[in-house]
Amino acid sequence: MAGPDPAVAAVRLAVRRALADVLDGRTAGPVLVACSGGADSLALLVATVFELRGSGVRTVGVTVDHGLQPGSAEHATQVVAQMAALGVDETLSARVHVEGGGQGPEAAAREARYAVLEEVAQHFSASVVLLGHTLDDQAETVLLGLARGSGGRSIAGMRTAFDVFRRPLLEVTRAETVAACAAEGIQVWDDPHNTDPAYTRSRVRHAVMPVLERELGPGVARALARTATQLQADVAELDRQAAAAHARLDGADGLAVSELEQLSDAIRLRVLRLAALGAGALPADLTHGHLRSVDALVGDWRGQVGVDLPGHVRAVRRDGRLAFVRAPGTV
Ligand SMILES: Nc1ncnc2c1ncn2[C@@H]1O[C@H](COP(=O)(O)OP(=O)(O)OP(=O)(O)O)[C@@H](O)[C@H]1O
Repeated sequence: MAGPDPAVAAVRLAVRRALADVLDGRTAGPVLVACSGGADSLALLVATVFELRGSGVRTVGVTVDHGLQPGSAEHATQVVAQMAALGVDETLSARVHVEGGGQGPEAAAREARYAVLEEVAQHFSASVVLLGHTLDDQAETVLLGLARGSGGRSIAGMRTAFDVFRRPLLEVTRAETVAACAAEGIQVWDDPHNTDPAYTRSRVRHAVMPVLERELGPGVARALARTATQLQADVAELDRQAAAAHARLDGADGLAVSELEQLSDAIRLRVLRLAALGAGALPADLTHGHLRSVDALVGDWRGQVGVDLPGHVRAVRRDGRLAFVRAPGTV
């Protein structure tokens, strides 16, 4: 008897690896699959149902309705019906209210989505929430990070696992998820955002990556994703060292400049970032440039009073210490 289609087999293997602890009975609680109705998350869902069959672990399919487009509620209803037809034990549609705030609608929708997925995970006492990001999503993330001039954390791309979330398909291509769905006769939804040139990610996907693949060879996406994997271990280690240094140096009246001077550049800049965030600086707006200016208070101090940071935080040097305080006039 012929085995499963190669794409189906690739997706199942990735899911099996990601759920090794669940399949071994080392974690309790159902597995949640976040499903948008696109090929990536449907391939993920159907492979999860397959792998957990007979294990006694329940699967819950969750779709999030961001309420941003007309017809989004009908779409969510269709995804729920499709998830049920594909054999998940329980389905749920979670409607979120997306507030614009200072960020764009994409970022606001993402924030609302992750928050509601966490709530749903708690409600079901789920052991994990699976997300369907693919190798191509990872490659695009690395490229976008490079193009922004970001640091290691950004170029290290998306993590395989964080908090309750896991991304089993980071080594599976988008084409494989599409092929897996086709092989299983699953109808997929094409998110119109994904082809809308108004979005940078869409332009990277449809205009930039094809040129790179043509001019540099067909392995570019895989190579970019590999860059992320390699950097992730390095970034995690630097972050670990910086957290330890920050915990050691952080005193009631700030950080001692003499001790900061002993740290390597890589660790010191991370410690400064942690201290700034601890005082309320906004992570999304805190740039490398800000940190360099704060660092000048340590290594290139010419009596400058302080450095203002996004989030109404000010870094100030006084009496041989660097303190992060609320900027005057803010509460
Ligand atoms: N509306 C949704 N409902 C449930 N899950 C979703 C929804 N949208 C996205 N997801 C989950 O996120 C994964 C990635 O989707 P997509 O690439 O469209 O999101 P993104 O906005 O680019 O990613 P992210 O914002 O998470 O970095 C999907 O495979 C799915 O698991």
